[in-house]
Amino acid sequence: MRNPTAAGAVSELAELVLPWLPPPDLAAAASASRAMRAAASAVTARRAADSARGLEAFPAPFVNPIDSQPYSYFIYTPFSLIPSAASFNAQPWGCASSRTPGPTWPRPDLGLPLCGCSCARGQCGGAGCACADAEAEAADASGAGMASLSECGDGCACGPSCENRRTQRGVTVRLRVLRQLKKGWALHAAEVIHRGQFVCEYAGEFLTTEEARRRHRLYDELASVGKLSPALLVIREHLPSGRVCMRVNIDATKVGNVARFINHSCDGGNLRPILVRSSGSLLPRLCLFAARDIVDGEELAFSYGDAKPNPKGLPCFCESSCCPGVLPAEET
Ligand SMILES: C[S@@+](CC[C@H](N)C(=O)[O-])C[C@H]1O[C@@H](n2cnc3c(N)ncnc32)[C@H](O)[C@@H]1O
Repeated sequence: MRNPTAAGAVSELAELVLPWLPPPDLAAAASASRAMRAAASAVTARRAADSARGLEAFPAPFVNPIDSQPYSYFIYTPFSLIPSAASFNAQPWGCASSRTPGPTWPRPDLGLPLCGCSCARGQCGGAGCACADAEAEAADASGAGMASLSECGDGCACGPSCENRRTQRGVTVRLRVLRQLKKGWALHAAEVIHRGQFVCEYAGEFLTTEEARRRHRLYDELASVGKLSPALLVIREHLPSGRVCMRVNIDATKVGNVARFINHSCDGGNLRPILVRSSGSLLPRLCLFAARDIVDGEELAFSYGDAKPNPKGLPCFCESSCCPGVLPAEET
């Protein structure tokens, strides 16, 4: 007869350990015993039920009508961060408790002296608010480069409920991650999203250009043999003269949020990328807004950038009429 105490100890241990394991190690643990197999499949089911692992307002489940891969493994961060903490290498995912502990690393304010607004309650973002940025709108209207927006931030007297922090509350629309035959995983709306609505930040690791180039070379090699779907974006801010004044590299390949599942579309897709600066933070965040009304079930997409299509690059399956057939690729 089985010892109920020993069985209880195994399942307690499994609950503590298995959520920390990446898929190959989870599969290896599952082969140890029947109890471990049951515990591992429960972890797998919970992972598939929420790519955002309880860190956003709604679960964003994986749905795979194509093959047997239940989910895509990565470390979740609701906001972009600087890769300095060793804790990046692991995060529990699929625990029986409803919420995975959130990231403990700080926002990337780089220790700058904090500056921001001191508006009366409810006045932020309007005329007179130090965080409102008329020039950003002008740059957008002139069509020179990517649009930008200013928000209140850590340097402001207002609190987190301030109206001028619409991109700082995480993902508040319902989404799902659907497996496709040609593009791999893809992010889809799971409700109607209205034009202008904030959808999500493209969260990941902020990289130096040197590190981004190093990873690009590595990722290109792995992607060319189908071993990786890299999610490293390079964003260039331009002066009105057209010259680049700032380059931001965000890598969501290993550490990211639901935006890492958004595929590229050569016609710009249905999302509009906007660089958002918050008072007190040095680095802008890349935020995605609905470029038009989006219907429930529609795939979300945006253009990965104006990098020239590389004839030796990966094939593009966006199916837009202007698609040259290859994905834009960075020159490393
Ligand atoms: C940000 S990830 C998007 C999610 C990705 N499909 C996945 O399965 O994880 C970017 C990668 O997705 C693939 N991808 C994105 N847009 C694509 C497109 N239009 N056609 C083909 N592959 C695409 C490429 O492998 C690209 O490096």
